[in-house]
Amino acid sequence: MTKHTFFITGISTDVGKTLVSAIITEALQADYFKPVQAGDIEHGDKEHVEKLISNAKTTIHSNAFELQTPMSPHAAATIDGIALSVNDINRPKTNNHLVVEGAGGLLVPLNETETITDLIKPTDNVIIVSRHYLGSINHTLLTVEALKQRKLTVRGIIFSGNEHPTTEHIIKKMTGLPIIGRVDDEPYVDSHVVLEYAERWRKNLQKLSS
Ligand SMILES: Nc1ncnc2c1ncn2[C@@H]1O[C@H](COP(=O)(O)OP(=O)(O)OP(=O)(O)O)[C@@H](O)[C@H]1O
Ligand SMILES: C[C@H](N)[C@H](N)CCCCCC(=O)O
Ligand SMILES: [Mg+2]
Repeated sequence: MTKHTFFITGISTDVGKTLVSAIITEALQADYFKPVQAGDIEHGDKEHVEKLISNAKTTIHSNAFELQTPMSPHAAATIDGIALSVNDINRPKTNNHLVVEGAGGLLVPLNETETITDLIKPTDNVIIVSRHYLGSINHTLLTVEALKQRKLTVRGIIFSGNEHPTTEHIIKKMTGLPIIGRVDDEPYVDSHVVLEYAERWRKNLQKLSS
C-alpha cells in the first residue's frame, strides 16, 4: 500500500512544479507519477525528474495519458482523438511514498466537465508551488481557496524564485499555511542542485509523512 501521497499543484503552468516534484521525490526517495503529459512526450516531466534524482529507491511510473500537443489537456486530447477521463487514470501501485504532479494549475480542464482538481484524492497531501511574479499573490490565494472549498488537505506552500519578502509574508499571513521551502532562481539545475534542496527540505517533509 502507498505510504503517503503528495499531490504537487501550482498556481499556473511553468511555475516549477517539476523541479519541486524532483526535489520532494529525492528528499523522500519517493516514487513519481505524472498522470497527464501534454506535449514533449519524449522529453516530458517524468524524463526530467528521472534525470534530476540520484537515489536508487525511486520508481518513475508511466504516464496514464500522453498527448502530442503542449496545450490544455482537454484540447490536446481532442486533437489526438482521445477520450481523457479521470475514471481512466489509476494511481500506480507501490509500497513507497508517491509524488503526483498535476498539469498546469488546479482548474485546468481534462475534458468538458473534469479538471485537475478531480485527480486529487481526499487522502492526498497537497503542496502548492507559488512562483514569484506580479500577480502571483492573487493566483496563490485563489488556489488555496479552491482547495479549501473542496475540503482537500493542503499541507504547505513552496515558493519558486528569489526571495520576495512582502509577497511571502502576505501569503503566509493570509493563508496560515506552512512554508515548506523556496527554490531560488538557479542559473542551472542538475541532480546536485536537486540533492542540495532535498537535504535542506527533508526534515520539513518528513514531518508531513510521519
Ligand atoms: N527555481 C528555478 N530556477 C531555475 N529554473 C527554473 C526554476 N523553476 C523552474 N525553472 C525552469 O522553468 C521551466 C518551467 O518549470 P517547470 O517545468 O518545473 O514547470 P511546471 O510547473 O512543472 O509546468 P507544467 O505545468 O508544464 O508541468 C523549466 O525550464 C524549469 O527548468
Ligand atoms: C502544456 C503545459 N506544459 C501544461 N502541461 C498544460 C498547461 C495548461 C494550461 C491551460 C490554462 O490554464 O490555460
Ligand atoms: Mg511540470
